[in-house]
Amino acid sequence: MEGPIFVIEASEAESMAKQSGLTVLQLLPTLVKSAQALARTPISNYQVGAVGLGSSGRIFLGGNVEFPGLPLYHSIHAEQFLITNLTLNAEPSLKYVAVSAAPCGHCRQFFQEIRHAPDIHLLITGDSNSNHNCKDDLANEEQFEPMSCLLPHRFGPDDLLGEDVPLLLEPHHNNLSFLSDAKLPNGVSAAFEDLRNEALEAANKSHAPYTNCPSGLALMDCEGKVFSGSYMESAAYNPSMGPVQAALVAYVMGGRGGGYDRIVAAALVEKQGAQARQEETARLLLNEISPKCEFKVFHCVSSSSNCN
Ligand SMILES: O=c1ccn([C@H]2C[C@H](O)[C@@H](CO)O2)c(=O)[nH]1
Ligand SMILES: [Zn+2]
Repeated sequence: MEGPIFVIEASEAESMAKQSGLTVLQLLPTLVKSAQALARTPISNYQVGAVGLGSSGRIFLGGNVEFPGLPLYHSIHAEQFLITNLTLNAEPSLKYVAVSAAPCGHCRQFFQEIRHAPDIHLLITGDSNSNHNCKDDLANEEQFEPMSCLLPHRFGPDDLLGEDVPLLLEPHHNNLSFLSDAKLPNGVSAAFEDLRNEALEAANKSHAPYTNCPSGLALMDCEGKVFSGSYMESAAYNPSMGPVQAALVAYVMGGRGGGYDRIVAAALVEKQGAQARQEETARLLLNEISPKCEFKVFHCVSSSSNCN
């Protein structure tokens, strides 16, 4: 198999477990080191790995990603990487997580965007960045702690939204489109046609129930390969995940370890005059990690109403 692995199909997970005489649940902590190896941590050199089991039986991996030269809030935590991986692969729900270090407050909060988050069970395997990794015994179900213990008295979607609003991982479409006669502005290369359509698709999957300002971003590498990601909001606002970060997760997963300077073009789609705008922060991040990347913003409208 080529390159690092970010998703393990259900049948593959079953056979991996069987081969090692484990249950699929017991397999999760054994994959944490592989997840840590996916991390890109030029600032801290501290690798966090998160491994999740979805209701489909698939296993997903994620690692933390840091961007030198930028404010730290641009960083992607391993748990957020994992959740983005779930969304990119249309996984309907998350059941169990094994993670190398205790999830920080932001990550515990970000998990709350998933329905029934208090029932997600977590196992903290211990930090193999340091040399005293002592939890080598097999994990059993009772060693996984429910999120309700890790984050009691939660603040979450229930505090702000009605029960019928789709949450993260739940399928929905934001009904965004370009104005029907919107042509690419003069001087914008045809490659952007594709890219902005991909970004629109990502914006339509974006989880932005708190501001109603969804957005999506598509990146293209020097081989013409496209990677897109959707903005994901948190009820507590600050733990939200930007569309560039989400697209970079897709890039890290599909780009076979390539550097960000291979990213040559990026398109952001968001509503004009949106209350929560991504344009400037996206430009800042892209400009730092890939200064030659051509970045364009395209505005969309919500087709379910007459105004933006
Ligand atoms: O919950 C956490 C806490 C920290 N980190 C990462 C962020 C940063 O890259 C490094 C040091 O904080 O660890 C995570 O991935 N998850
Ligand atoms: Zn965190």
